[in-house]
Amino acid sequence: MTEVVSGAGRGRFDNGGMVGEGGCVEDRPGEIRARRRRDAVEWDVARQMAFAVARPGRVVSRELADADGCVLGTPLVAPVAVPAVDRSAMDGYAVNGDGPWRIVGHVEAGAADPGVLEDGEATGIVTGATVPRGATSVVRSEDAVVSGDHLDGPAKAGRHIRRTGEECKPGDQLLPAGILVDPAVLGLAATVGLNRLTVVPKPTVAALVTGDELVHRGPSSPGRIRDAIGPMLPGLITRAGARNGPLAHLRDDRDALVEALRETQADLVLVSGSSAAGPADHLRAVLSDLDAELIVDGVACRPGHPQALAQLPDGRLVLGLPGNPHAALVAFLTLGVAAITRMRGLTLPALANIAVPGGVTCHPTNTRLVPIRLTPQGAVPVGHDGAAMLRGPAVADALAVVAPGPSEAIAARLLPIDPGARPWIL
Ligand SMILES: Nc1nc2c(c(=O)[nH]1)N[C@H]1C(S)=C(S)[C@@H](COP(=O)(O)OP(=O)(O)OC[C@H]3O[C@@H](n4cnc5c(N)ncnc54)[C@H](O)[C@@H]3O)O[C@H]1N2
Ligand code: MOO
Repeated sequence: MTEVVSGAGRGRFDNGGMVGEGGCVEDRPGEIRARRRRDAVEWDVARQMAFAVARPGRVVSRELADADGCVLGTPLVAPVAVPAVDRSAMDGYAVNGDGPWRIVGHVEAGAADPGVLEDGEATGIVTGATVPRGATSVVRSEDAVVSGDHLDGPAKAGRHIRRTGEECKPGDQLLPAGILVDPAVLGLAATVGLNRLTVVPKPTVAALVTGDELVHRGPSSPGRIRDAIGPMLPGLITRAGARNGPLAHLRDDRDALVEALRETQADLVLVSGSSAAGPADHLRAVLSDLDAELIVDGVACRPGHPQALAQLPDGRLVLGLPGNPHAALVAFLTLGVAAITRMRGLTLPALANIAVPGGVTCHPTNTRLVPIRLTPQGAVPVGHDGAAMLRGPAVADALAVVAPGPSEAIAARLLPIDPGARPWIL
């Protein structure tokens, strides 16, 4: 794991891009601040920094129905034995001893006390029903030869009986803390009789989509760009394991962004389209207005270079997504998913390696994120991968994380396009 040194690479942030290293600038009349332009951090380091700065939510008790997708905050310990009693694993006959036997009754699924079987006796039984005391095995109905009240068939001691405590005993730890609660975990919790789980709740992620030029219905036209980021975010947020907070559209206005960031209650606030150095790109100035601490100021990757992550004084995180839609997706999958992963109480997964049989040209200094399809031969680029294009990502399985280098990469790591996908192990 890349070490992230607390404080290193952080600092108060001003409207970058207009002055050089270590310069001073007047942002607003009478407001002079020292500023240092920082280098973009390496892609892997940026991801680790986003993970490191985020904080897991406080554990809460949740009804099972509300716990799917949360993370266990404490180990899951069985309060009872499972099975609670000896149960039949088959429909057929519970028998005592070797055959033949005399059939003396029938045990229904819900029978609380199935009674006692004496040597040489059998009783009809259904799968899951409690076996009578004294039963030594169960003969499956398809193996049973019945004549009147006489039964014959193969019997082997213990056969087709699920013994008390076979799955777990009281006090057994079934799962450690930190496990994702999925449907199987919910079923297991119910099996051992729990109604609630102690979990780290899902973080809430809100979004502010900025841009005077944006329209939200119909096509782009001269002077108008159809918002392609707003429609992506709710699905990305839920797939990343977070809850959707409000999504608002803002004009390119510094004061409006300050106000919106002050008011938006969420663990993480995404701000799109304000990340670069143009006259309408207010994010960094706004972060300064709000006394935010800059955590990541640009990432050495293509696309997604101007992405930024900051922390407001009250602990909320703000992620600046570049306006180019593919770059915004890359930024969410890089810094956003890393921060959300930590907030959820999970560890940041290592990314699988894969061959790139056709080779991909490396960027000399930046990590490239290239939309690819997974094939039996390895990762195959899908094309249409410009920073403003979503045509490539829309058909891709993953982004190939291509390390900087002088020539062609023949291997890369895989960042799933669907942040809810478990990382592949190849
Ligand atoms: N002088 C510089 N210019 C730019 C730099 C830079 O470093 N110096 N970086 C470039 C890169 S890389 C990117 S990415 C963009 C990031 O721009 P912003 O985050 O400030 O966003 P805008 O300038 O508002 O928009 C850029 C581009 O994307 C379109 N856009 C914005 N929001 C949306 C949306 N919701 N849906 C669809 N398209 C959107 C916008 O209309 C612009 O065409 O800056 C480069 N420039
Ligand atoms: O890197 Mo920008 O983020 O090219 O689109």
